Amino acid sequence: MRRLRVKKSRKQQRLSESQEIKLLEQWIEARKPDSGTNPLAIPAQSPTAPVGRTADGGFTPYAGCKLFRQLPISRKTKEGLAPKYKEMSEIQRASLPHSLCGRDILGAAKTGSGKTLAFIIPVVEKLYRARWGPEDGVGSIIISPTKELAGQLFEELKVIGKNHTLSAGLLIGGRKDVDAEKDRVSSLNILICTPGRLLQHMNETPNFECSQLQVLVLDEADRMLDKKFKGELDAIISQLPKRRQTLLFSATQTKSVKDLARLSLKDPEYISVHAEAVTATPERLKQVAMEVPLDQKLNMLWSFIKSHLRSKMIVFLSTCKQVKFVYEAFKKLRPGIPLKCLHGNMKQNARMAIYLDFCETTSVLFSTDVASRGLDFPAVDWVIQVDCPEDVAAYIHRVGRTARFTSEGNSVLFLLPSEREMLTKLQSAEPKIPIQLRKVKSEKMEQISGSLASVLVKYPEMQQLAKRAFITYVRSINHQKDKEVFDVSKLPLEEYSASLGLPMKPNISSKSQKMKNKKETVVEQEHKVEVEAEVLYNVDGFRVDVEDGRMQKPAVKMMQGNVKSYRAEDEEEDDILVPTKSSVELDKSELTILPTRILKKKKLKINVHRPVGTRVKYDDDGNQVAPLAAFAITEGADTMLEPEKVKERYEKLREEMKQHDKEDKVLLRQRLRDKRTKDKMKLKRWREEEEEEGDEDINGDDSESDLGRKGKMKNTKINFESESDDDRKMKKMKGFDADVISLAEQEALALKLLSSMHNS
Ligand SMILES: Nc1ncnc2c1ncn2[C@@H]1O[C@H](COP(=O)(O)OP(=O)(O)OP(=O)(O)O)[C@@H](O)[C@H]1O
Repeated sequence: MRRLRVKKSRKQQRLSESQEIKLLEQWIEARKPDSGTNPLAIPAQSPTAPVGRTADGGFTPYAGCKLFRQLPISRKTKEGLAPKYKEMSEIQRASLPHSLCGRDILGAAKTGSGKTLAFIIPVVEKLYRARWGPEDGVGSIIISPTKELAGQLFEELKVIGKNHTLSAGLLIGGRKDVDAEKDRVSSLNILICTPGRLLQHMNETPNFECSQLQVLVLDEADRMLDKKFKGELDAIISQLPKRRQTLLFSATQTKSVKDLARLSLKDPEYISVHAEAVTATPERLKQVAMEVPLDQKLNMLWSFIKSHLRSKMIVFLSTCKQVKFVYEAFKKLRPGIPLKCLHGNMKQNARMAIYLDFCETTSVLFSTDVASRGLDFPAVDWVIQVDCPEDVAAYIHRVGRTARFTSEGNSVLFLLPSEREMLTKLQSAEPKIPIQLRKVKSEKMEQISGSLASVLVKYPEMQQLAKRAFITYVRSINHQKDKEVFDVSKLPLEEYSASLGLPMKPNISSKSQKMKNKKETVVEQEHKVEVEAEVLYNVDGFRVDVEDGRMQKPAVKMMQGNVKSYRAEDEEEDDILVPTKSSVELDKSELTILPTRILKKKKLKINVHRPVGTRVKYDDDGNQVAPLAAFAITEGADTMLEPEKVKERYEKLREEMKQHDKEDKVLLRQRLRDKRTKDKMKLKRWREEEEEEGDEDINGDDSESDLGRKGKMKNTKINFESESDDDRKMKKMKGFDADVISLAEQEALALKLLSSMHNS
């Protein structure tokens, strides 16, 4: 009886969902705003006005409404929003009416103004209305520039989508469980990811495909579209279907048509809710700039922290090494407030732990720009920019970590006398940035260089850190694009070095020289492998014994030309993975710098007529040839291996393998697509049958179609995958997740257990 009741209620739930979806679709279609209109310009309806279908069979308007509950969104999403969110922010009011009816959006609004919900709601709703399920695969991809931001978006999605039967996954670099991820990634519906990890799955996970993608979101879109991510993003976009909805959001939006063309937007809605605003930064943010000489920066920072011990602060520095040094040095000087640090060179777990910890505690967080965008730390009182941001946009994002949504906040920017031009740029930005120059009260500044010098003497490892901090800072200034603001020649290097507590100024070798040296070493090492490979293995993978020319066991490991290695693009964001040259891809020109000892090893005497396994080779005329003859040259009485030919041969083989690999992938994806389409058709038929039955009583017939059990209706309780969910996943795999097992299944399990107890 109980089982029947459960089945009946499930069936009714499904029916009411289909009715809701039909209603939502009609509502959205009937009252969609005209393209190009601004919903904010439409007078808001009364909060007590009826919502949805009207008495005359029409629908209430949703463009112009102020409350989430007045939108044509599902009951499940409304329930997810309700505890925390009732009234929409401006960007949400302006964009949701357009995005809910499927339009592409290019949205800009100040930092902390609620852009996240403006894209999460349409993503969830679109998939819900399309009845997206495990058999449909990836329906939406949300890309963020940093791991922390991706993690934060994932948490928000969990809140909003908690009642939905969609699955979602967080794919970010630095997590070790990439193989486990590969098994699951294709069945997830919503992916929140950093570009590197997504690309890694696109390239390496055999059954990963996004051909059904419905919505693509780029958070911090201007950042995602800039040069730094260009390679990754273009590679990702090339693997996505063109027919999709694309949502782009940022506080500082790109206006480059070229950038947008890369995304194939279709008549996008340009929504810039604060374009007319007087200021580009939040209204409740108080901003000051101070002229601080380089050698006084740490004194100033220390004094500031000491006089704000009850405030939560984020301190921005320009390099990882600086963050590390200042954090470690200040920790040893004990300012009287907890200190934390965050930068791209930290391990992923540590980064996440710091991020979460800083959300909870009043402390000082020293950070690189890895924390400058999107992160929603609650109640930050001060943002201190010790090093000048690279441009106006970077400034806006950094200060945006405080004064979020309706809260207040303060920011201070330290500028070197040579960086005064940045102040002019900020003050003349459009819309304005209300920043005032304030004089430094030097009499109140505590001098800490002496204390730092003692720290460096006491802890020798600190000396190394200080040196690295010095060098990376000078290099970062040298690398800045805006030469009107940044001028390395104007830096007082002696004084700066002394201010870090260093006994003398470190030597800065030019990075290009250093890179050159490094490259030479790498080339040298890789070439060694390459040469050895040439020496030791023939093209069929048989080892050639150098001494007597005998062939040994197959060995294919050395020449994995098509295996890509990845390296972090820079020290900042190690999500950004770019392929490095494998040993076999090195230019010939690079080899010229190698010592002759190695070059000498390249030509080796061989006996081309020795038997090699059972494989017989023929030339173009059909004559049998000796196995290695194709690669041999004769010099006098000696026959030698021709390295160029060997290389060419491997090149060809590698290309062939790549081609086969490509074809295999296409085939596999096609098979998967066919299977999904078949499953979907079955599911659709089954649903239609069920809907035709309407609300008839279930008169004793408790049989449910196989598909109903196996397919979508198999309790697809929202199933978010994240690191912190490991335990839950384990339980789920073992079949013990109370959330996931239906009542009927629990009953069946209990009966099974009981009967097994009786039998024993
Ligand atoms: N409608 C709303 N009602 C109440 N709080 C909201 C609403 N929308 C967003 N918030 C809150 O405002 C804060 C900032 O939101 P969010 O992180 O989405 O801002 P953002 O515009 O994406 O900022 P950034 O440009 O820095 O990425 C969050 O704490 C969020 O929970």
